[in-house]
Amino acid sequence: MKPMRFSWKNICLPISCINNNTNQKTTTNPSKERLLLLSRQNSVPSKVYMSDFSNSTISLNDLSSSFLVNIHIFTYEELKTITQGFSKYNYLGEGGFGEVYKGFVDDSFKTGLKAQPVAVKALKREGGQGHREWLAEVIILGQLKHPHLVNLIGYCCEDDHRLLVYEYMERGNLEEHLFQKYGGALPWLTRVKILLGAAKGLEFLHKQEKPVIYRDFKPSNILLSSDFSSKLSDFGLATDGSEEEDSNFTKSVMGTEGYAAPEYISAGHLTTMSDVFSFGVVLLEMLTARNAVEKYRAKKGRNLVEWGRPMLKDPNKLERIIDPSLEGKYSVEGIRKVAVLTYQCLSHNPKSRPTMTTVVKTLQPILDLKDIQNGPFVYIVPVAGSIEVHDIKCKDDVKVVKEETEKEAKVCPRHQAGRRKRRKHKAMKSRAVYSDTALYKSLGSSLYTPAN
Ligand SMILES: Nc1ncnc2c1ncn2[C@@H]1O[C@H](COP(=O)(O)OP(=O)(O)OP(=O)(O)O)[C@@H](O)[C@H]1O
Repeated sequence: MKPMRFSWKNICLPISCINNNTNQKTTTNPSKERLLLLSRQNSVPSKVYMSDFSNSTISLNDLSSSFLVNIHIFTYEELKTITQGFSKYNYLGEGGFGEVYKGFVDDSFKTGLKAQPVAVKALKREGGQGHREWLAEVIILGQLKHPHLVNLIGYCCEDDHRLLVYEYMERGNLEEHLFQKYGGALPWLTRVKILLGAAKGLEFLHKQEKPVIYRDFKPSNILLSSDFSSKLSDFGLATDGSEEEDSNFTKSVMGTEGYAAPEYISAGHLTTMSDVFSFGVVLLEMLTARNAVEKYRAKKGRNLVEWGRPMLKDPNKLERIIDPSLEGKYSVEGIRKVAVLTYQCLSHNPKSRPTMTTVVKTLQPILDLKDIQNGPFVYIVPVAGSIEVHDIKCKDDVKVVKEETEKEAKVCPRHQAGRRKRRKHKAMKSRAVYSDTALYKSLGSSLYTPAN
């Protein structure tokens, strides 16, 4: 079934059309009435769900933002100033949503906004599905605050402009560190720390009164701070499930090839367990440093889950698939525990998968396992314009990475030149989002062999 397309205008009126005169609008559906009611209750922030906005002509601007927590509204001109006119020197990269630029705000910029670097994401002008993604980010990240979700600082909704302003994450995303190996291989404990943080973020989403399904869990959506703390970003496809009832929209299958759960691909069955499956895929990527889908490989090894899952059960085979760039510097017990967990997350049967709470409880103690081979190894810390080589003891790699990070931050807080170079190849990349169920169905039959 074709996904329903929204145009920007029928879901969010331009500011000039709104003028806060909500009384003049006629209400035709319960969601709209609920929104209008909320808009009149200025004082107490209320919870708002994605379904409140479906098929509604109500705009975010009607709501006087009372349900949003510490969210600043920016004008397009302000964002232009912050990013130095969306200068190419501030360009961080591009995803399916649009381009992302670094910017700076100082403390005189807006009342209540502290001086800080920010990341500004600008929605591509084509509209349609893009506006729904923008709205999902504002509604979800504007209400849910957690140490492992990227902080949404504000947004801009002016004429045709749709932008989002986030806290700036110094180390970019996990994909760059895991696959491009910029700065050397990520140490084992750093990988566990990153995935544990991301697991906590998902657990928090799943534990909401109406569980939020993230739907697009993958390394490029896990952002990293200077000390390798991880935060989930990119909530454009997230849903609280409440849209199911009123449109074809959620019946279309969306996500990224290689990460979506088999039952979602084949039957559109979307639950929190779909996120657990995607988490399993990323665990497998972390163990092997191989991409979920490697198109250049022979058909047999192309899909990581199909290739790697059977090996997770056998300790001898497991050893063969571990990322060689770890050079054996990991806890054998830790690897085995992660392998068992990964196997369970990738179960074909959603009911056999662990909850994210169990995942968190399993990963947490792995950080304390001390059976890591000692001895110095080379970790290359990226510094703008040059490469520095440091000897690090593997045992305490998380701590050491943090110390190195602090040192490094004094030299160059952002390695901006390096990041820009690194991201150039992504400039034209578009998000591998599939709204075409048929495509996923055909992939689905060949990608997954039924197992328990
Ligand atoms: N808050 C942020 N701080 C620093 N860099 C960021 C931030 N948000 C995004 N980026 C960077 O901007 C680039 C584009 O990110 P974006 O999230 O739009 O797409 P993506 O996740 O790479 O791709 P996709 O759209 O397929 O998920 C990435 O390199 C990402 O690391």
